[in-house]
Amino acid sequence: MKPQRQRENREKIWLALEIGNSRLHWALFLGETLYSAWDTDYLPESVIQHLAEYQTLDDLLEKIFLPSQQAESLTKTLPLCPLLLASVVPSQTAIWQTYPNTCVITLDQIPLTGVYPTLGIDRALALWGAGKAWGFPMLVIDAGTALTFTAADANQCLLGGAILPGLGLQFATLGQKTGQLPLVEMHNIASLVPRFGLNTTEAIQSGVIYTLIAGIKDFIEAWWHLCPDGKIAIKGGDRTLFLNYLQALYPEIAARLIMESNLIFWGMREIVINGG
Ligand SMILES: Nc1ncnc2c1ncn2[C@@H]1O[C@H](COP(=O)(O)OP(=O)(O)O)[C@@H](O)[C@H]1O
Ligand SMILES: CC(C)(COP(=O)(O)O)[C@@H](O)C(=O)NCCC(=O)O
Ligand SMILES: [K+]
Repeated sequence: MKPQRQRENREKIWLALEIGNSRLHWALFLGETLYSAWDTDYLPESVIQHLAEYQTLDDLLEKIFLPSQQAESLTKTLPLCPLLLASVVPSQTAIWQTYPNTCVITLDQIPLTGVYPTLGIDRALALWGAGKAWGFPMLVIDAGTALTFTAADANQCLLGGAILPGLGLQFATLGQKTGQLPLVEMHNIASLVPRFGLNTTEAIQSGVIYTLIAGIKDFIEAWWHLCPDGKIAIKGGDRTLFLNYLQALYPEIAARLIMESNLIFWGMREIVINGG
């Protein structure tokens, strides 16, 4: 415990928060080192409004649900821990700005060129983080609430991308917008579902999953056509499921994918450390 304490005294402690459309993604940094990363649900506004009152980082972390055993050695540190925020949910951005030490990341802080003004900050940061870690050209696939593809060329210039409803959203839409289709749960789809379903649930699972995988494969092939040595990184809550399916159906594609849940935090770290 002691070396950890000494280290934390030397290095600046800061929190990174990415607000997605389903949940919050957190990272605790000691200087340049990502100490811990975790996900939580959205927090009640009343909790957020009182976060600044906590005197120790432990108290604060308890409120934002960092699994307590990991935070054991981080007691009695600075009040008002800096919070670096990247959000694609404007109503949530507004609530989190009530915490006094919040710094909101904006597109102009990311040195990618060729971006358009409404590009999602999560897409830009993940692309920047991935490119800085593994090199450009880079394609990032984000298997989140939405499924997104975002690419940059060797000159770190945005090539563009695509946005479609993600896995959970596709099941939810069918369940909510039809008269007699059930809401299909996400469990039981980790291993290959039958291609030709013999009941309604199997038919929905097959339709959604196999067309999503076919779409991902098609975008990847188009990407390699454009940039034969282009790298691909995949992130987001459904990344493991998609990777498992790709491994089973198209192992040569799966073998070239970099799976990394923390791409956005690598992007944020670049901005904190190098100003981009
Ligand atoms: N505990 C969880 N809560 C919510 N979504 C989850 C969870 N675990 C896996 N997922 C999957 O993650 C997807 C959302 O991805 P995520 O990257 O968390 O979204 P976002 O960044 O858009 O908030 C959902 O489609 C869901 O299938
Ligand atoms: C496409 C997104 C909704 C993805 O959000 P997520 O699924 O990760 O919560 C988000 O990046 C966004 O709101 N983008 C703005 C539009 C654009 O990127 O062109
Ligand atoms: K995201």
